[in-house]
Amino acid sequence: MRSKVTGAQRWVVKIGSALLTADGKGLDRAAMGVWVEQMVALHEAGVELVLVSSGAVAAGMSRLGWTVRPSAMHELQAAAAIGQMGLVQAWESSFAEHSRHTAQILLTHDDLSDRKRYLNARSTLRALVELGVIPVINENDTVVTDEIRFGDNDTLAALVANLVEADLLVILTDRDGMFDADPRNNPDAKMIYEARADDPALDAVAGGTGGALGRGGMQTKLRAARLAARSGAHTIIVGGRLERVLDRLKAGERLGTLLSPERGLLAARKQWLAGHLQTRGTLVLDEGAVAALSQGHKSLLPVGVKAVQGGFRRGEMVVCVAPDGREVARGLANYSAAEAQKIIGQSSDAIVSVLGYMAEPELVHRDNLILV
Ligand SMILES: Nc1ncnc2c1ncn2[C@@H]1O[C@H](COP(=O)(O)OP(=O)(O)O)[C@@H](O)[C@H]1O
Ligand SMILES: N[C@@H](CCC(=O)OP(=O)(O)O)C(=O)O
Repeated sequence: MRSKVTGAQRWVVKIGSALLTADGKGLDRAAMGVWVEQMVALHEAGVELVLVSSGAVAAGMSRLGWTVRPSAMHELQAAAAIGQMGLVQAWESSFAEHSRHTAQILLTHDDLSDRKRYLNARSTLRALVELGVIPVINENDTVVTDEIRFGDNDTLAALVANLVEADLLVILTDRDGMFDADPRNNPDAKMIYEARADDPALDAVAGGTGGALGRGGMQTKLRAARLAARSGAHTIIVGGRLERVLDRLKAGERLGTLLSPERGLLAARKQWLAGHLQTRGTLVLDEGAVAALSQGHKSLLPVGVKAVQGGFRRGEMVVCVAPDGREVARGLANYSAAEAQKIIGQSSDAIVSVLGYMAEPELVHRDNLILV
């Protein structure tokens, strides 16, 4: 019996392209219908649901009669624009058979990394969930550019789990769960039923640097579980083709791989930081500052910083690294890179005389700092 699953009140369910499109052959409406029935049953049992659905590119390709995935960005984006229509139509009509409304939400990285947009997306999603509507989320493929793509919907689903403070992220995939080696190359591979998301042993299992483990499909799922864990969510990686998979999970059956968070819910602001993927610069700390942050959970003062790299502005995200380059934290800088350059190595009392004003005595306040 898995009490963390059976007791979860808010689920984010992510369904990947391969599952949704019957391995690329158009949308698998029959499979979608069966998942919808189960999601409706969950909904009736009081579970709040958010669906993250891939499949726009694959569905668009199938509508256009393309058999080979294009590599040109504009063709991919065109396929996604065409396919997204069919995708949401299929979800909408399937949920409508059970008198449930759906809502389409297309997100880009900027929507989740900009504080204002993040808060907006959060309150809209919350409003939809409270109205009993099932949000259907995908990446806004037609407008994103290379640098800001989530790249895969596992990451997007994890950031959505942070956004709505979900208890559970369910990643439906084409394998029964995460195995201790890629099952395609290792027929004896055994499934992992439970693990802590932060267990470093999982890195090797999910691909690591070996390169022998195929598409690395589990790597993005493991990363997603770790991101989701930061806001306290459990993640299940499980076979989407297993019969009545969602019903059985809700009933407490030990299916798939359950990855648990190492600690409880972080403050909402810190969740936002955790999901804030784009950083604008780097601060190189001295050993004393590394210890103050890592062990003392203190703020970062200018005196403990040895070097400033990048061109960040006040309020932007920076990476804090140890003298050997190891990342120790990320956080929002209280000063721009140019200002930081002038005040590093000095006591906070000197800030006014150096800059002519003082915003804050800390370079990064501990409330805006997330340890890595
Ligand atoms: N340790 C592992 N356990 C299970 N599957 C693995 C593992 N390492 C790599 N994989 C591969 O990951 C694939 C799933 O990822 P992916 O193709 O990205 O799916 P999706 O479209 O559902 O996101 C599996 O088909 C499997 O071959
Ligand atoms: N946003 C894209 C999906 C991105 C993607 O590859 O996702 P996935 O199949 O879940 O790894 C689409 O709808 O086609």
